[in-house]
Amino acid sequence: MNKRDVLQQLVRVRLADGSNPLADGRIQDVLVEMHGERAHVAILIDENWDGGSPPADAQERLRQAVLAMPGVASVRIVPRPRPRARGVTVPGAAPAPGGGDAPARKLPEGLQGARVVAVASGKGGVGKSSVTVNLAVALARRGLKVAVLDCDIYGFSVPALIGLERAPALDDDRKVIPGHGHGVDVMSMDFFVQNNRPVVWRGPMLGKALRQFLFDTVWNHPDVVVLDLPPGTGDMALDVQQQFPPMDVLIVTTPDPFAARVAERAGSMAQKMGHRVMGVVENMAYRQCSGCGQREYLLGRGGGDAVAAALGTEVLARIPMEPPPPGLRRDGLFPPESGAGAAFAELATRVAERLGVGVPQPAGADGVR
Ligand SMILES: Nc1ncnc2c1ncn2[C@@H]1O[C@H](COP(=O)(O)OP(=O)(O)OP(=O)(O)O)[C@@H](O)[C@H]1O
Repeated sequence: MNKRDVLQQLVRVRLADGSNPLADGRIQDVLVEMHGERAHVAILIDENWDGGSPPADAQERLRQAVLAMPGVASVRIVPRPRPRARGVTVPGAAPAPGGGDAPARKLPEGLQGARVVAVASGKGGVGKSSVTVNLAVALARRGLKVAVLDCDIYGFSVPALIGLERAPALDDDRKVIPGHGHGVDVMSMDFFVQNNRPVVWRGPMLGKALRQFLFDTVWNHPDVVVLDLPPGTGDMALDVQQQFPPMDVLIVTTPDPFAARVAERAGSMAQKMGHRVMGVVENMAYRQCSGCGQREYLLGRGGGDAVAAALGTEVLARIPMEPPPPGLRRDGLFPPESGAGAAFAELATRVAERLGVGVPQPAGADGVR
């Protein structure tokens, strides 16, 4: 019993109006967890089903169809927001500037079905790349298949921050096999730039380079792709965001009011591009005294809340300011047992919940929820 079996069953379901919700995209995904011979299935459906919540009889038809399969012990129906990373244009999303370049907004086959979360900031130095890599590794520690795409074209730093254990390579078709570190696949413009020479692409050239970067890579069907976006609201950030289908965006800020103001602008630009701001990460939110345990707010307070309020979203994590771990460690990963590491684990939980990824919990004794 696997996902394909369930999809084959669902494709036969007809609703009261004769439609098939798999064919028209109202079923977003199916998760199957095996416990011995017993399968626990979650069907992820569009919470905005024909402009309203999914009707009870439609949910019941889906549930019964899958429960009728041999070996299925439970079926959960999980409504969730419309997918943002399917290579399709989401109705109601703002068209891409410059005429809505729909094909450019598709994702390659190896990323189809992945949830995309992009990490953005209003300015450099607030910890955007650190949030990207620590979030990606924390998601991988939850058992998810994760890829990081370092799209900070001028300021790529992801490979160094994650500490690659396997360098990128070329396969027989001259496609790039991503680098790998701490359970995460990594693609970065860093791999294509020799001797740290500056990258000078803009506009169409950048678009072409990014598409090659996306499409000439051997992606391994990750559950989640974390994008490190260029900072700010300039052409570079715009050009890069334009290449992706509507996706979820995390805005990173420090508590400092200036950082918060520019972070707010970055968030509203993402919204104008048709992306959805999932939440705010306040980095360097405080420093905890190792002696007395008191929190010191070295960069002030309130930046994260101000950005979240302005963008109509919430603060998903407050990451403490922590010195690099002692010893020879050279990457930018916070150990899981550190305060920042724990905050990233919590952020990963919240992000996974909001993306609707993760292993479904087995249902109660009656097998149906
Ligand atoms: N919570 C934190 N505590 C202590 N140091 C941090 C924290 N977050 C990030 N840093 C450090 O701050 C510096 C800037 O971080 P990072 O490179 O992630 O920022 P960025 O916003 O991606 O900047 P840029 O866009 O310029 O690359 C790095 O040296 C990083 O190790």
